[in-house]
Order: sequence, then structure tokens, then C-alpha cells
Amino acid sequence: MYPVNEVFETIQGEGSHCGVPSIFVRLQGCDVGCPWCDTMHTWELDPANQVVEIEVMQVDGSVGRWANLSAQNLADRLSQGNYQAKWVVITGGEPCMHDLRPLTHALEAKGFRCQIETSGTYPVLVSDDTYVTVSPKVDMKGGKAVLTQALARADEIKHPVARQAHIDQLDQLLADIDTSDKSVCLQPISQKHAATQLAIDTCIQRNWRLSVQTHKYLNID
Ligand SMILES: C[S@@+](CC[C@H](N)C(=O)[O-])C[C@H]1O[C@@H](n2cnc3c(N)ncnc32)[C@H](O)[C@@H]1O
Ligand SMILES: Nc1nc2[nH]cc(C(=O)O)c2c(=O)[nH]1
Ligand code: SF4
Ligand SMILES: [Mg+2]
Repeated sequence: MYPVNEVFETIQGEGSHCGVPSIFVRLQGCDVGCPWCDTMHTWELDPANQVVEIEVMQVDGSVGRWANLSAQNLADRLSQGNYQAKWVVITGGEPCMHDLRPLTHALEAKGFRCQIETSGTYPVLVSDDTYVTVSPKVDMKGGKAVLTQALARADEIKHPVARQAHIDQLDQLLADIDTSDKSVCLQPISQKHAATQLAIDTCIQRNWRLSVQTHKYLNID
């Protein structure tokens, strides 16, 4: 069973698939604790906030509610629901706290393609066809071995940056891996001007991609 916080259809606002209509499945629960996290309401899996399935379908918002859904139930609901998108983004919270193989396989059996957004602090367990975005959380829970495995599986490395130290951390991480088949993006933290300028300048210097959180500029979910 997966603790689902919300399901909603919108435009992927970040990374290399920015602009792609997508169904977002946000799982409840994360113990990583990034101080600037924009989804802090997903951290706690509080039994008092458990609701029935229908209350997390086709909704969005910053509430820590969640409902337990099986892989098959979610895949059925997404294929029977009134969605146009064929791209499903599984995020959180930290989705890799769960084995995502049953969910990604069930969604693929219904004709969806999957993307996950993960911090690299838990092993990445997904179908072979899943597009994996790792937004590395350095020196956070999980440790180096897990992060190395996640980065090796990543199709995209989307690093959150506010200061030069974050770029230096990314350089250290990339020193150990082959990035020739990966997209490397910098994502400014919280639309701060200095962070955005640093990301722009560094992306131009290094030939990396800029990932601004376009949904926040557009005021969409
Ligand atoms: C909310 S996280 C959920 C998935 C997973 N826990 C992770 O960290 O990748 C989704 C994405 O939002 C990014 N993010 C979270 N808060 C942010 C902020 N204030 N500014 C920019 N990006 C942020 C994360 O780095 C990650 O790429
Ligand atoms: N539009 C939109 N794009 C996103 N890309 C990653 C998101 C996330 O919260 O993981 C996100 C999100 O919350 N909304
Ligand atoms: S790992 Fe992701 S969800 Fe968890 S605190 Fe960090 S940004 Fe937020
Ligand atoms: Mg978000």
C-alpha cells in the first residue's frame, strides 16, 4: 500500500520534462528534513490524518492528509479517471521510502510512462522504463552508498542551489560518476534572486540546464 497525499493533473514545472502535461502522485512521508523544503506538510505520516481514498483523488493543496492505495487501485483510478496526460510523476514526500516497482509496473500496464522525483536518500526501486530524477540531498540521511546508487540510476540530476557551496557539493558528487547519458540541472531554491543568478551563471559556464520551478511563476499546482 502507498500513502497518497494528493493526485492532480498539471504541467510538469521542473527539469528536462518541464512543460509536459502530467498526473502527479504525491506520497506522504519524508524523514530527510531539508530546511527549505516546499512540501513540509508531507513529512509526517500521522495516523490522525488518514482519510478515505476519494479525498486524495483530483485534489491538491498543502494539507498533510493521506490515504492508503494499492498499486492496482491507483493504476485503475488513473486510467479510469478523466485525465489526458500519459506521463505520471511520482513525488512526495520521499517516494523511495517505498518499493515503487509494483506501482510503476501497474501504471505502465495501463499505458502510462512514469517519472519519479527523489532525494537519493533511499534505494531507487522502480521499473526499468521509469525516468528517474535525483535531486541529491548531500550529507543528509541515507549515506553515500545509497546516493551513489541513486545517481548511477538517475536520468536527470536536478540539484537545488542557493550558494556556491551547493555547486561545490555537486562537483564532488559528479567527480565519481559518468554523466554522459544524464541531464544535469541546477534548480534555484525558493525563487531567490541571488540563487537564480548563481544558477544561470553556472549553467552557462558548465553547459548545464537551468530548472526554475515554472509552476510557481505561473501560479499553478
Ligand atoms: C518536494 S521534493 C519531493 C521529492 C523528493 N523528496 C526530493 O527531494 O527530490 C520535489 C523537488 O522539489 C525540490 N524542492 C523542494 N523545495 C524546494 C525549494 N524551496 N526550492 C526549489 N526546489 C525545491 C526538491 O529538491 C525536489 O527536486
Ligand atoms: N507543476 C509542478 N511541477 C513539479 N515538478 C516537481 C514537483 C514536485 O513537487 O515534486 C512539482 C509540483 O509540485 N508541481
Ligand atoms: S527530501 Fe524532498 S520532500 Fe524531503 S524534505 Fe527534502 S525536499 Fe522535502
Ligand atoms: Mg513541488
